[in-house]
Amino acid sequence: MSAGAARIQAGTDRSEAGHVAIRDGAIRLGQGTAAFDVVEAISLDIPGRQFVCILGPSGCGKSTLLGAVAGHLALSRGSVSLDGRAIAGPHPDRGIVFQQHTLFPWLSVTDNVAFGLKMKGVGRRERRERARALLAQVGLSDFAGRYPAELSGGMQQRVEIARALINRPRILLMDEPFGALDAQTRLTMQELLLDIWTRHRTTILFVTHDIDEALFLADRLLVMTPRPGRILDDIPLDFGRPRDRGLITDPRFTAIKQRCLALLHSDPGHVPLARLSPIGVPA
Ligand SMILES: Nc1ncnc2c1ncn2[C@@H]1O[C@H](COP(=O)(O)OP(=O)(O)OP(=O)(O)O)[C@@H](O)[C@H]1O
Repeated sequence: MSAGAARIQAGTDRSEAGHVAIRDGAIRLGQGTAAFDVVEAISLDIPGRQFVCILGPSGCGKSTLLGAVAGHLALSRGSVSLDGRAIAGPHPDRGIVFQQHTLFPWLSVTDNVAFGLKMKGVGRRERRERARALLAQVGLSDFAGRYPAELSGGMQQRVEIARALINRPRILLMDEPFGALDAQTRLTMQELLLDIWTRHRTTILFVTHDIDEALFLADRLLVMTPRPGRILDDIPLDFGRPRDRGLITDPRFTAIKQRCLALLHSDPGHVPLARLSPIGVPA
């Protein structure tokens, strides 16, 4: 076996890292007669470095599915693995960014970003150097000594991204990370995320309600059914990169957007129309 093949087999080759495999995954929540299936029959392969968005009606189990990949909850049937290893609990090789920040209010921006390294026993000097480098990448060098409460929502999310990346994760799990931001900040954050992803090239699994956001960001779009959530459609987004905002008027973009709207409208009772992006949504 070549050295490269051995590294891949050992899961240590970063260029091949971040492959998620789900086989016939189902998640059942609740107890006794109150138990219900949240997602079912999920079979997926997400190759390393792919940027995947998940779109689906409210309550269809998107966050729950992300939680299973994070290791926060177990599948009730099937299997989920990262680079061939079964996911059995949370691990720093899976970075998570939620809609609301989870920063420690008593720590400075630098110490929040460096926190994961401190937990790993990395020395103070290296922690601060790596935190500074990441803060520069997310455009927050001038805010390194500030505290979370002194930052805007967009800046807090930048810190969250830096904090997740400092552990050099194989995958970033992002649950509506820009959902609470105003429209302009959201667009800026999308561009920042693509820039960061180009540098770090982790796999990204990104939940959103915004079709435009999904189409602008992802290599691939998974559309889910209402609960119990299944994969209704798996759409490649071959728009090329780098992405440009002009993409929104590209006929291929519009065609896929129409397809997504039709899929989501196939069960009107479950479509969170108010939460879809208003840009170009047909009447
Ligand atoms: N810990 C829990 N216990 C019981 N029910 C739960 C739990 N977590 C989620 N649920 C329920 O599971 C279903 C799926 O929730 P989930 O948050 O995964 O959906 P979602 O697609 O992410 O929704 P949204 O788009 O509104 O955020 C919902 O009906 C929710 O109320």
